[in-house]
Amino acid sequence: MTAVLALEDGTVFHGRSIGARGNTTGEVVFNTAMTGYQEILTDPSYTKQIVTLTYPHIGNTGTNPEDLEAAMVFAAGLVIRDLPAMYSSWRASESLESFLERGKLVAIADIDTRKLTRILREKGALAGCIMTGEKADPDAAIHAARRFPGLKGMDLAKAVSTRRIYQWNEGTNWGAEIGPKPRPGQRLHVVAYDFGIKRNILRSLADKGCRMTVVPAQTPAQTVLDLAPDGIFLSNGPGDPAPCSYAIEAIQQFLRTDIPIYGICLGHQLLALASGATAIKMKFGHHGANHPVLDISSGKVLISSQNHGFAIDEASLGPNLRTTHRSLFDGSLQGIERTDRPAFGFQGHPEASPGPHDVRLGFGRFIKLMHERIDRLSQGRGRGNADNGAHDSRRAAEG
Ligand SMILES: NC(=O)CC[C@H](N)C(=O)O
Repeated sequence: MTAVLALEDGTVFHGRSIGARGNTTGEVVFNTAMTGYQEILTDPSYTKQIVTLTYPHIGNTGTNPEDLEAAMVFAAGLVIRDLPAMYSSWRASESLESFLERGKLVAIADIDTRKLTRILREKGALAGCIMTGEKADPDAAIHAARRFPGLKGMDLAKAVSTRRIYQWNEGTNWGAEIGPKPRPGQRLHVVAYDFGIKRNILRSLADKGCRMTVVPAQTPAQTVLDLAPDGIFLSNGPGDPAPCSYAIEAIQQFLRTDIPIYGICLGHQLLALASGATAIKMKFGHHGANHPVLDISSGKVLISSQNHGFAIDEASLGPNLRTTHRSLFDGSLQGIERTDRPAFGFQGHPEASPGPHDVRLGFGRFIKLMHERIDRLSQGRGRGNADNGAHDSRRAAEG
């Protein structure tokens, strides 16, 4: 079946439908990762985004149930160059085509993705529409693309978040290879805000000996403090961070305590906003698995996985925030830490999935901060368990 992809600037591409039938609109972005199409499509941060994969052969290794980052497909659409006629992997249980149909994802192949990417690089991310079927009308598709309102100002975190609180204990199948190891007999309790959380973040924390309580995006701060967390995690997620006032207010309350806070991607942006900084929409964002990032304190370069269209404006950081990482592609802000609290954030993806593991060190830093706080509390009171700490935090939050 044929399909068309139209952009808001009037460009039309003709291709072949390889997924669900129908129409889809969203912001068209390009991702340069050579692997990980399944993780990308199920990453909730891609909500309302049509993903173009620049690697030309997509689908070679089929799909499997283990590589899902969430229970369903979240991307709004998929654009690729070539779908191989056959797939092959010892882990595969299904073809990409059948996965797309089952996931109700509209997708188009046989597109000149190099030309499309050049347009997006020059003009910035554009709204687009994919329409499938012989009757798909390019003018109607352009019109639909132009009606897409854009992601700026869109609060999507609360729309994709879990509706109920749940526990998570499952680790990765490769284990925690670097950084501090769990202390024998001590399990750290992390309350993780789900703004669109990827499973591999939960797995990475479980590898480090954490038990996780995952809470909905709009959970009030006091409900979280009542769970007596050793640390609070702020997840990745779709959309613009600025309208997520419920999260920003909760984080401001946590920042009155001494509980360690770690934010990834949207969570990092929300931590910065809660500290008084501002976010900007990037031209075409960062979406890939080979982005070099400078760790300012060590001078080391970390190769990172990235997926964001907003960034924190470094010029807006107040004295309570310090820059820890910068992108070596465009100099944009990649990492922050609070100067007065055990709280830090990273713009890229320490959990990879897909991508390199250089930035996994961030999980170790979070564990270290939680251990340090537990030690401080046990020294201060002559008693040593995390619950004592939670009582202290609660008092601090009230004061
Ligand atoms: N992966 C993410 O958490 C993305 C954060 C935010 N939605 C952005 O595009 O910048």
